[in-house]
Amino acid sequence: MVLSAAGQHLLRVSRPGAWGQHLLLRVSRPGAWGQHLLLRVSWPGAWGQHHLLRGIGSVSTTAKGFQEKEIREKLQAFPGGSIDLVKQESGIAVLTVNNPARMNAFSGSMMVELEERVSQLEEWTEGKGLIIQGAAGTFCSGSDLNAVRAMSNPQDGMKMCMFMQNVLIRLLRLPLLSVALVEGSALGGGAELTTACDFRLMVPGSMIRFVHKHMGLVPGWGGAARLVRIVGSQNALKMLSGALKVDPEMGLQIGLADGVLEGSLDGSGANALLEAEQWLGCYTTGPASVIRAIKNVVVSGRELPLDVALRTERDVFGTVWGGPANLQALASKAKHK
Ligand SMILES: CCC(=O)SCCNC(=O)CCNC(=O)[C@H](O)C(C)(C)COP(=O)(O)OP(=O)(O)OC[C@H]1O[C@@H](n2cnc3c(N)ncnc32)[C@H](O)[C@@H]1OP(=O)(O)O
Repeated sequence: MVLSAAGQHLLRVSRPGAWGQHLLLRVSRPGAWGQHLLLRVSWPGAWGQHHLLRGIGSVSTTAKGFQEKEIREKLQAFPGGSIDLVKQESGIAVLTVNNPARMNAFSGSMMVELEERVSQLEEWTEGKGLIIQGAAGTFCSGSDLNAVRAMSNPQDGMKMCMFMQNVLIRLLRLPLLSVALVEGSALGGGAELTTACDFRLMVPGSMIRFVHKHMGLVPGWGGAARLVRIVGSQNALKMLSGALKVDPEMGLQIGLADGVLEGSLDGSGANALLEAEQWLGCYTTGPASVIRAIKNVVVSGRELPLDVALRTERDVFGTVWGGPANLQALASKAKHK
């Protein structure tokens, strides 16, 4: 066992097996929240050919273990809105944050529904892409302030934070290419949600804004950690400390936005969704097995130490080498001019 500088106990256990996989146990004891004990189990490669990357999913005792029922019950006490999922024949699913009366703010029940939709997407083996949008022409205004007020004690706040961190990291690690389609505003937790997607597309007039500072907060759904990785620490620091309004132009400039769409012609959002589907279609063309493998090697490259990422890449490679798409390409003597 190794005690890290941050006071975390790191335990590395070698597991004998074909690929010499490792079981990494991280036990952290966050100071101010001493009553919580987080357990993270990473076991890349231990999931067989179809679930390789699930192994690096963060599993905390609060969000997925014995306290999950308690958290879910607590969140369900704040109902309203819905999270709607449509899985399409094209292999691209559309997830809609639907609470327009509150600018698509996340009620407690919507947080629980988001977890259920992520579970459904984890089981969707034919999927290649995912678009996340808000209903009625705006993305999401973060957590529902009515729920926030009612849960403003530290214990409840911490539970919600752990629940959402866990859901959003599972969302980001899905073997699907994911896009946040930002119309209107993505504020607070809504801005954090955009960082749990691989790509962000913005329409003219839209903005992504981490308003946490103005609420006396910092991001807690994992948004800061992901933002630093997307735009770098300098830009992240400016965005968080200035609660900057990031419009499409600035989004492109700092690498937060991956594209700017023309946007909705009639305010229904239909045109923007069509454009986003076309944009994503350029990357999801091809067999699901290959697209999903691409996402998996990128996630492992981003999140795992190099030696483990290389091993995971080898395992993922093994799932496509000699597979139908590979054999078909060889037979067709494909040229790449
Ligand atoms: C994880 C940490 C967090 O996410 S903390 C939450 C961060 N978000 C916020 O503070 C958003 C606060 N809301 C706003 O700034 C504005 O409402 C925005 C979204 C810019 C929209 O402004 P505007 O177009 O003028 O509409 P409005 O203010 O009249 O809002 C329409 C109705 O929606 C509601 N609403 C909006 N956001 C939330 C929210 N986060 N939670 C609960 N309700 C929200 C407004 O209260 C308003 O409701 P009502 O029509 O007055 O009943």
